[in-house]
Amino acid sequence: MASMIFTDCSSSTPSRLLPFTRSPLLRRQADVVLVRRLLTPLNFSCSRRRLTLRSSPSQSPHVSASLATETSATAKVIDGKAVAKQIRDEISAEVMRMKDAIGEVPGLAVIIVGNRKDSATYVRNKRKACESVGINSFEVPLPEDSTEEEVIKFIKAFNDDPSVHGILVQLPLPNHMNEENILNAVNIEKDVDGFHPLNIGHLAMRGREPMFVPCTPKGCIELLHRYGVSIKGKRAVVIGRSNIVGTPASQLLQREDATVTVVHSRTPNPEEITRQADIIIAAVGKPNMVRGSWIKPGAVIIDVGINPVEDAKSPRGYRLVGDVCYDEAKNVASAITPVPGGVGPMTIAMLLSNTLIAAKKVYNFQ
Ligand SMILES: Nc1nc2c(c(=O)[nH]1)N[C@@H](CN(C=O)c1ccc(C(=O)N[C@@H](CCC(=O)O)C(=O)O)cc1)CN2
Repeated sequence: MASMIFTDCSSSTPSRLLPFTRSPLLRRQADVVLVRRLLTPLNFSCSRRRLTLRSSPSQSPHVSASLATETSATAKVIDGKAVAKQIRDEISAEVMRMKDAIGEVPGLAVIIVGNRKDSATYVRNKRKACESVGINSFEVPLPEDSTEEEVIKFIKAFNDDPSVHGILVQLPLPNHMNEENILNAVNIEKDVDGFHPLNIGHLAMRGREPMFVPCTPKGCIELLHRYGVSIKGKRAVVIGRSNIVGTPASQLLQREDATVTVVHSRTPNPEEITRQADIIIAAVGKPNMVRGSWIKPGAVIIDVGINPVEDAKSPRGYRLVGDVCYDEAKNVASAITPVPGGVGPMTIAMLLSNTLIAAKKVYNFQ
């Protein structure tokens, strides 16, 4: 993939967007998280033109600590890393309860094809996350030149394996493979990524419930819930219409009774539309695309973009930036997810959540 030049919003210095981006993801239950909420919701109130978040007295120590540093001029940081940790703790307790009660634990199978460094990191992190909560994990690394049939053969074996409750194929797949054929092969009851067309179709329909919802959009909604952001009746703008983030995120927001507009590459005046939003979910894969001037004062921003850009000062030679220009947005929004440490960690937490849900269904374990 060729590198692209873009302008860094904070410095107007030209920077280089590195090839390993998460944008492939961006071209992709109501069962929202599993267990009880540990973070006490925050209260919303309007002061002047600014929508602010207030803590309630019984908040967890973590949230209280972050609120203590909040000033009226700077947006509250929606700490996805901390929330993901809390969710892992909740899942861990549930897995232990399940093991004690019925002697079974959930199992997750991950198939990865090829040698992409970013995919290998995500799969490693998924394995570690499973280990940390007591979920069994199975991994099949396949060479880049594997055939579609070989991948499907492993999927079918996992479909038939009762110790595997969730199956996922790490995306993106090599270009020679037909993603649709592969995702269709996953048994919908084990489709913990929520990418099977039946799950996607049910999500899109009123009165139907998907068995699983894709992890990243589910994580976005979970962050809004855990930070007490009310969605009902709010204007939401989703920037990006990928199958795996933008489209399901817009459907989840609609299911929560938001009035949703999807902004995409052919939308005229995206700034003007975005400026009307109380809630913005940016999932476009373009570093710093959403500027401060696009944001209504007090809006809540969920930034899904994870874009590596060259940075000679960083030990890795690059740093990650979101789709939203954080330095500008934090002065306008009431709350915002950082990159890294915002939506990213929630993706894996929601995968664990979906895997637990899958196993509970199999064993009829409440
Ligand atoms: N089958 C799937 N493939 C892909 C998915 C997916 O949900 N299912 N999503 C992405 C990759 N992804 C999980 O697979 C993922 C991406 C990013 C993160 C994350 O925690 N990011 C960190 C930063 C990490 C870093 O420093 O490099 C953050 O944002 O804080 C987790 C999972 C594409 N493929």
